[in-house]
Amino acid sequence: MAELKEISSNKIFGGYQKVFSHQSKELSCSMNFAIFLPSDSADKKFPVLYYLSGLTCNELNMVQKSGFQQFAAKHNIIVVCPDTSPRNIENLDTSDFNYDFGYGAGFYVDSTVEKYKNFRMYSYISSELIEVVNNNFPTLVDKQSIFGHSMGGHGSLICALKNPGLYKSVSAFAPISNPVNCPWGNKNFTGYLGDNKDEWKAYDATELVGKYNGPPLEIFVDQGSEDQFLKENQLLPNNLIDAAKKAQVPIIYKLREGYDHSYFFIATFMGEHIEYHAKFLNN
Ligand SMILES: N[C@@H](CCC(=O)N[C@@H](CSC=O)C(=O)NCC(=O)O)C(=O)O
Repeated sequence: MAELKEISSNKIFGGYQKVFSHQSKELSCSMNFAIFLPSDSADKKFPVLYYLSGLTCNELNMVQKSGFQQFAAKHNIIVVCPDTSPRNIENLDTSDFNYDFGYGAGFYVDSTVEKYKNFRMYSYISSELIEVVNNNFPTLVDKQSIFGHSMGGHGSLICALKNPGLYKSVSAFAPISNPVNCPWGNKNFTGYLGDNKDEWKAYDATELVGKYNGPPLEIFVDQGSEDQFLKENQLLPNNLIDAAKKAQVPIIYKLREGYDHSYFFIATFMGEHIEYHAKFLNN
């Protein structure tokens, strides 16, 4: 098991907000993740909530902007915030990289394109990181859930839909709900997966929800009505809602009047999301 290196540790709301680095096998590079531990007690175990961030983010956006720690402390939940892509890959031509492709934009897929072979964020999140966290922290191994924002909302939805039973609950802030049909998804899926659009569907929540076959799973989506990316048709929540209804997968959709795509929106509803996950994790 790869060694963890502690980068920082700060006491907050009676718990500890820490950042660690480790050498990832999936991504073949050093990765940072942030982890909130509700207590430093050695004899208690806690459920784990994974949070996936959006384009341009690293492990710190959620930690510094959302105010999640007070709610995680209240409900005794460990929260893990990984980085959003591999970083600093040696000899990689990054001339195509932009804010919405490449570093900070792994899109939570396993690339099938040789050039981007390090970009295996799907396997990193849904397998390797869980093992690293369970092997190093006081977790209840069968009690984990996942949520995220925008690109990370897409990531959380596909991780839950592709791994029935692995997560107890899933929620998303302004997720990219149907990447196969939006500009961000087209750009990233072409880049990481190539031109065969049939292969893209394996990473699209709207496609996957119709195929979901597992323990009952409810999807909770939060969306601001003044979100610029909603207006630019990057998010397409109605496609997910329609597909979920058709597949009889329950979906809660909350359209929040006046909110945009930013962490001001996320911070406003963070308490509601953690309380939602706590219902599933603390029973
Ligand atoms: N103008 C922004 C565009 C990128 C952006 O809005 N990123 C969002 C996620 S969008 C979808 O995944 C974000 O979370 N940004 C980080 C933040 O702290 O707000 C830009 O170029 O940064």
